[in-house]
Amino acid sequence: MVDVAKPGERIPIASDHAGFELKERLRLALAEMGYEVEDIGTHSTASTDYPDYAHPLAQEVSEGQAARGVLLCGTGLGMSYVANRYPGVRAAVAWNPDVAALARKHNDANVLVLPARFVSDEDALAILQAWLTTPFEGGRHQGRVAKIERDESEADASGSTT
Ligand SMILES: O=C(CO)[C@H](O)[C@H](O)[C@H](O)COP(=O)(O)O
Repeated sequence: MVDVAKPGERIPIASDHAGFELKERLRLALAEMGYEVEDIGTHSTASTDYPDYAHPLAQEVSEGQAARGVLLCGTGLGMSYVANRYPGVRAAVAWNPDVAALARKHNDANVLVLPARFVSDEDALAILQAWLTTPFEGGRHQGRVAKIERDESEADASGSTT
């Protein structure tokens, strides 16, 4: 379970070229909120490949060097595909604050992925705030989140999909 973010916490952030401008805004907003921001890149609007940025951020979260991280690309999809390959990473694409809050309450999302080409700056800030400040509800969601990490061999052995 990931606790809510506390000022002073180090939060890595990364984007491809499509998310660069919004990343810059969110990077400054996070710093103003008192977080220690680690900017993994990209550093311009020059065309880049999203996996080059998603892998290092997801690795940090997976290995526990950071409790959470923020990724941005055009749709949010490619970044989330990469991040969710890492053990312990639960990357959620959120396009409004309600989805971001539910990604925390129900899914304990530890990586927020923003679809930079489909959200306004104002909405992106509200999504970020919701994700940072909403706690995981636990309860019925605890066991469901635990099942995400189930070893594939366990599923094969039981023949069950539940
Ligand atoms: O899905 C994506 C990566 O996660 C993105 O939306 C990319 O940002 C997008 O594919 C980039 O497109 P471009 O035409 O190369 O700018």
